[in-house]
Order: sequence, then structure tokens, then C-alpha cells
Amino acid sequence: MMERFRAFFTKVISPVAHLLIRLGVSPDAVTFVGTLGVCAGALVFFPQGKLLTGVLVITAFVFSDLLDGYMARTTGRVSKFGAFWDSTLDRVGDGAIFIGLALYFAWEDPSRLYLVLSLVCLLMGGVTSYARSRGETLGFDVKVGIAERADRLVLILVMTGLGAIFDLPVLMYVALWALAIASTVTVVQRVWVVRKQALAEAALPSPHE
Ligand SMILES: CCCCCCCC/C=C\CCCCCCCC(=O)OC[C@H](COP(=O)(O)O[C@@H]1[C@H](O)[C@H](OP(=O)(O)O)[C@@H](O)[C@H](O)[C@H]1O)OC(=O)CCCCCCC/C=C\CCCCCCCC
Ligand SMILES: Nc1ccn([C@@H]2O[C@H](COP(=O)(O)O)[C@@H](O)[C@H]2O)c(=O)n1
Ligand SMILES: [Mg+2]
Ligand SMILES: [Mg+2]
Repeated sequence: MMERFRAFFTKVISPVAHLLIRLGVSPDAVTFVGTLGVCAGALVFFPQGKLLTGVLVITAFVFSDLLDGYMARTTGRVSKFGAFWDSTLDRVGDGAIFIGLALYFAWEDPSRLYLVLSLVCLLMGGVTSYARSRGETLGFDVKVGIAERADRLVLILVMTGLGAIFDLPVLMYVALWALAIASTVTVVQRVWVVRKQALAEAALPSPHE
């Protein structure tokens, strides 16, 4: 859903990308530092109950995920390792956000329900990405689903941020319910499209027949 905003945000961050390129910073370093920033925002501030600070730090660093690819393409440094590094570190950053929220519900605002929902979001977000990665390795087109990565990030960050500003924790609770459900639906959608493509492929006559 958020993919349509990619071009706009890429334009917004492009001056920073060109500055980093001039300074000789590599796309892989941007991927790494961006992930460190996301992890720090989530794991330092969320467990202490500083939700808005956490959201703002994460937001500042999460755009490095658009920056790194743009830098790689602009400088002709696109690499298979870079693609692997980008996707692998995405999983670390995504995981840190929901671990941070789970720790918040364990320590700061104790709630077993929302602790469990944070863990469900952690698990199903990870499975969503794994399903796409495994499906694409097998040659299928799996880029579908109502809760792709950018959708998940925007929903949880905006609702947690607004909840903290207006002292309306219910916004974060709604986001966790919505994400737990939408991520699970996305996994089902991805399994479904892979199954459909796999069955269609199996029904084709083999070239030796
Ligand atoms: C008034 C103060 C309010 C405080 C509130 C806080 C505001 C927080 C606001 C916004 C946060 C926005 C953050 C999110 C932006 C994330 C952008 C991003 O980096 O997206 C990642 C993605 C990168 O794609 P990749 O190819 O690297 O990733 C692959 C993919 O994602 C796969 O995912 P899967 O679905 O399978 O899980 C993986 O499989 C694969 O491995 C992985 O590599 O980028 C995009 O998808 C492109 C779209 C970017 C669009 C950004 C949209 C931001 C939109 C709105 C911001 C709204 C701001 C409004 C704030 C208003 C608040 C009142
Ligand atoms: N360190 C990196 C990061 C990314 N890439 C390439 O960009 C693609 C991802 O683009 P985003 O705009 O979504 O970041 C990725 O698949 C790689 O092809 C890279 O080479 N090195
Ligand atoms: Mg990236
Ligand atoms: Mg990425």
C-alpha cells in the first residue's frame, strides 16, 4: 500500500544520499547504521516507557532503508550482498521494534494481553517476510498482502507516536490488534498465491513429454 509513496520519499531523502555519497559512505554502512539506530530507538526507549522518543529515533533511522538502495543504484554499487544485507538487517530492525514494545508491556505498563500481541506481531511480521523470500527463491511472485513491511512500520509508528502525544494509549492497542490480524492475513495471502502458482506449474506438461 505504501509502495506508491516510495518515489516521493526517495526524492525527499535524495539530498542526504548525495551528501553521503560525496563523503564516501558506502550503502552497506548506511544499512548497518540505520539498523543500529532503529534497534537503539526501540530497545533503549520503549522499555523505559519513552514511547514518543523511541518513535522519533526509529523514524529518523528507518528511512535509511530507502537511502541505502538509492545510494547503491545511483553509484552503480548495487550488489547481491547488499540486497542480502538489506533484507537481513530489516528483520533485525523489525524484530527490535516489537521486542521493545513487548518489554514495555512487561515492565512499564504491565499487560499480558498486549505483551502477547506484540509477540504475535513480531512472529507474523517475520513469517510474512520469510514467506516472500522463500517463495521468490523458488521462482514465484509473492509480492502481495495487506500488510507489507512499510505498511506495518507506518501503522505501528504513527499510532504509537500519536498515542504518546495525545495520551491515548488505545491508539497503540488498536494498532497492535490490527497488525496482529493483518500480518496473519498477509501470511495466508502469500501461502495462497504460492500454492496457486505451484499447482499451475505442476499442471504444465514437462518439456520431455
Ligand atoms: C506529529 C508527530 C507524530 C509522531 C508520529 C510519528 C510519525 C512516524 C511517521 C512515519 C513513520 C514512517 C516510517 C516508515 C517508513 C518506512 C520506509 C521504509 O523504509 O520502508 C521499507 C521499504 C523498503 O523496502 P525493501 O525493498 O528494502 O524491503 C523489502 C520489503 O519491505 C519486504 O517486506 P515484507 O512485506 O516481505 O515484509 C521484505 O520481504 C524484504 O526482505 C525487504 O528487503 O520501503 C518501501 O516499501 C517503500 C515505501 C516507502 C514509503 C514510506 C511511506 C511513509 C509514509 C507515510 C509517512 C506518514 C507520515 C505521517 C506522519 C503523520 C503523523 C501524524
Ligand atoms: N546496502 C545495500 C542496500 C540495498 N542495495 C540494493 O537496493 C535494493 C533495495 O532497495 P531499497 O530502495 O528498498 O533499499 C536491494 O535489493 C539491492 O539491490 C544494495 O545493493 N546494497
Ligand atoms: Mg534498503
Ligand atoms: Mg530493506
